[in-house]
Amino acid sequence: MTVMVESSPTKAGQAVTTLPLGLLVVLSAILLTLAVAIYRITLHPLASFPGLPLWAMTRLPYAYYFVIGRLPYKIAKLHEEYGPTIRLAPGEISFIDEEAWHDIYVKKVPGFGQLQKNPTDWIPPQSGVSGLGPYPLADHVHSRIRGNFAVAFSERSRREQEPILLKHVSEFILALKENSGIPLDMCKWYNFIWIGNVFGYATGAAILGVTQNFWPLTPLLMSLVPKKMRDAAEKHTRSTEDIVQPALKNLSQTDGVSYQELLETCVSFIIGGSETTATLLSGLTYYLLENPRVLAKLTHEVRTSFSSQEEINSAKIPNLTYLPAVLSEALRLFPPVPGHMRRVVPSGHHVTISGHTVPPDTRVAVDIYSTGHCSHNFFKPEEFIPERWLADPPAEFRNDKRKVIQPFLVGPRACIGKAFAQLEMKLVLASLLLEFDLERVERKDDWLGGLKVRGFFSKDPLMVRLVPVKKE
Ligand code: HEM
Repeated sequence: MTVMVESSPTKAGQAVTTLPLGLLVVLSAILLTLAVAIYRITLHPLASFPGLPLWAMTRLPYAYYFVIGRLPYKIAKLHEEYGPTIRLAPGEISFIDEEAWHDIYVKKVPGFGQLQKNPTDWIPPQSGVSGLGPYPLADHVHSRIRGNFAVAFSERSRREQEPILLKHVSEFILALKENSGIPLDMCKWYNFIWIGNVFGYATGAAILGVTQNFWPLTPLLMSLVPKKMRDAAEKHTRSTEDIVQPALKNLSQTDGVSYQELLETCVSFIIGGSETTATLLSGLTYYLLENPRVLAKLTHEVRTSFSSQEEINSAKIPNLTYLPAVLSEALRLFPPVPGHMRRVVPSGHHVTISGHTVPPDTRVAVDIYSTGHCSHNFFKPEEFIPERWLADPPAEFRNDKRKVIQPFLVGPRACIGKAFAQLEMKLVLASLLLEFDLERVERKDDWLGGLKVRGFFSKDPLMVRLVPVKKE
């Protein structure tokens, strides 16, 4: 609404027409915005950090690139242009060097502790209770929950769980054989492996959890559950070899996890565990098809190391040298979690990150996608060259900063499933190349270049024809 202010006579008797109130408000808002923007690029404590002035003035360009799904690509370009430390928004700094990993995600601030996640970056779970996963948790709550799941991810547990994993890999290969010769969308196929795996676990856990929640009615409720599901839950409680079992034993005990924490963590296992490994395997398949030399070399290593799929297991996989190099190169170029896991510098504290003094309340992160795509860290960064990861890499790659590649994060909040995921991806890849020749089904557009990112890569179909290998 525009309010007209009456004309008022001056001493000289002339009438001065004052501005409509609405216009005054708009003008003041514009002036204030301009003043804030100018402050942010001149006097603001982060003003000396390099970057595009518009990004330092307002978060709008950041939001724009996020909405159109191109944010990681844009941030990588900004790092390439402005260096390993850049200002990404008025109150945010992005890093891509090795030291920053330690300074942000591992080091403790004296008198405060670890840098924390920002609660407003995440929509909390509907239940209001968080488990392991992206949502912020106080250190003591996080370490209690994580402690309950840590046993399930130990080396020993992984060996016990391996038969389950191998069973799912061989079922996956069998299903692919039944569909060989026709174009398959490998992105979808890779998602099936882990989904099948985790749902098996989660069903047992959920049944048991729900009924225990209503103790002393548990026996009655269990009798209402269909026999097939009851047997699954029963088998689940007897087994020691899955990722939920150890936490389930301590359900609702002091220092154990609550039912809701268990469920929320299972959600992270399902989403975090399936989407990530499937994304990596999809990207890797694309890179292999684009680089026939690498595909041929890797296929040769797999087929000279194993003569049947039954031989492929965690004891033999470490004998391969090219396979882990290929996986590392794919994680460098196509990290399944390509964003920046922000932390906040606590109020009243300055911290040193990569030699820079960063003021209180600043958001800081290492940008995972940019670490692998910038020439500050790698020679020929956009090329898929697994040889750079070998124990004795070619001379031109000796200065590559391999330790900046941390797709699973570092520190106490790093991925709990790292070793599990790496084993799973190696088993799948080795089995696939042992059994099939991969043929690209031609596409007109560039699969990789068109992918949008909003948290995860949203993957377009990656059509591949699998030709079974003829065995003598
Ligand atoms: C290539 C595969 C994977 C990648 C790249 C990956 C990456 C990550 C990253 C970057 C984080 C930190 C997220 C944050 O700080 O918000 C994380 C956390 C987590 N990941 Fe993974 N992940 C992978 C596979 C898996 C698998 C297979 C599982 C389950 C079996 C899993 C379970 C989790 C859980 C539960 C957390 C939260 C840990 C905590 O809060 O302490 N991830 N992952």
